[in-house]
Amino acid sequence: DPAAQQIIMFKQRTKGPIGVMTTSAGAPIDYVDARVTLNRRLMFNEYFMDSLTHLVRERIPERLVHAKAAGAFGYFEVTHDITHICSAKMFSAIGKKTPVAARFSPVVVERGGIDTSRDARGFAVKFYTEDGNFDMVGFSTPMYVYKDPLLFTAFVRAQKRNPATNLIDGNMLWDFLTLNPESLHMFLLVFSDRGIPDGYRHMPGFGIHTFEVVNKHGEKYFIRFHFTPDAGVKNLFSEEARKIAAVDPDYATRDLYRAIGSGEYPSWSVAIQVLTFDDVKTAGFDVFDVTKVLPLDRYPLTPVGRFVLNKNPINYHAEIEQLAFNPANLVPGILGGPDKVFEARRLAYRDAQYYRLGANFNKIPVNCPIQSVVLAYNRDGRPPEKDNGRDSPNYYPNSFNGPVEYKDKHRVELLEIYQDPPNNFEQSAELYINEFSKEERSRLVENILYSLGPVAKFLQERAVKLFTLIHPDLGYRIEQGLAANTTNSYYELY
Ligand code: HEM
Repeated sequence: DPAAQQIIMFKQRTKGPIGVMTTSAGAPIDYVDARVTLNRRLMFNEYFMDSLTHLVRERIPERLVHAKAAGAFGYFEVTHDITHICSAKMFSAIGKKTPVAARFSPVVVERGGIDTSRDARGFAVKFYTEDGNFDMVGFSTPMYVYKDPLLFTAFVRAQKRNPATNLIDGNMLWDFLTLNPESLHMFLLVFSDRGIPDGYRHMPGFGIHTFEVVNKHGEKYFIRFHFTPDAGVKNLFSEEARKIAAVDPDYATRDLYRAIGSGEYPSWSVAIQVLTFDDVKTAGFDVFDVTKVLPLDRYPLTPVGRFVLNKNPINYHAEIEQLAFNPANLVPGILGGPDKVFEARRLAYRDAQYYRLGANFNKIPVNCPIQSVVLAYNRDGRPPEKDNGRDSPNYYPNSFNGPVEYKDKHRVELLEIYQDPPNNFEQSAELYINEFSKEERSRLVENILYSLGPVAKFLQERAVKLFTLIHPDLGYRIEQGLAANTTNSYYELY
């Protein structure tokens, strides 16, 4: 078991000690002598000074959301030609491989929390392309919570701890959900069987936003990314998940590490839904609305490639904790999403990473483009600065052979769109009636009741009204369940 045996395998791999231990400044440590601390000055004990002062500085801020995660490395391989849709170099030829880093993470779970919690999951992939990094920062659900980016702070706080009690508080969550009913579309999935993936290897991923892309002639297309696990989608029922949580809160992290370490490389088939400009105009609904899905019968999947994870991190903190995803990391050919949530995300991640990792977060090795050369005019700041641009000019334009501009042959502007207030109840009803089986609908109701049971009556009433609007059967069953009051969950949000 590579996860349980990692340190033993390290010993087996190395013939003996890998060297003499030193201080951070490289001075060799006479440990036997350093251990004589009584009646000697600790100030002069460099081992003590170096290790103690480093230890208290070891923590960096955990991510505000998506704090707990597992990650790995691998490649994306093109299996089908989509150059007529998108000119990004990573799609340029069948068989072409692009290195990737991936990070999977529940949304609200704190860093030491439980992997089998009911929650959506982040599905973030960094493609190290020849034109710089392209980050697809998606979810395990094909839709998102709201389309008004102003709701981000409320959404996060409502699910985090109550400021007075320091407890997770169902009243706050249900207040948010019922004040912002568009969130119920995604939350129907979260409360359904799909709310607790059975490890990350069996979890699908979605880019959610409808990305604007261009082909080499400068023609626009609009695509949504889908990643489908080749090992099949598998989820856990609530009971199973709770049992696992009691014995192994790191279940999904362990499973991913173990699988990759044993050579069972997880893989996903990558496909896109494709819309033309005309499709966008004639869709009859806002195809850029992240709270909605694009119906698969109208916009079927076009296969693109395969995404394989075949390498565990060597050092979690260096390679996964410090991974910095940003939806604004786009490459020629992929213009991004024209919607407001995407626009907000362009600021949010950068800002979070300045705070979390510092001004030079893109110079942390795992964030460096590895297939292209960086010739930015930025200089200095807190380390790591790498070579800091060496002796080349640090301003642009200049007359001294600094890096020159790139000429985009088919410059295309990101579309500017006008968005209506969200309205996804039709899709929520569709999900409830047509996508969930009879048994799944019953489990959905049970899971909702488990979370909604202990909250304030007025919030329950608001929820029943909204569930009734989605579908009378759903509203009725929730109402009846609440009246029977058979459920109680004070410890978990959902
Ligand atoms: C379609 C909508 C969204 C999706 C799919 C999404 C997905 C994700 C994922 C996967 C991560 C974890 C990245 C990692 O592994 O490091 C993340 C982190 C984060 N998200 Fe989002 N998110 C969405 C919307 C938003 C919005 C609207 C905002 C703010 C306006 C936001 C702000 C953040 C922040 C601040 C982080 C932490 C970044 C860090 O500390 O490095 N997200 N999101």
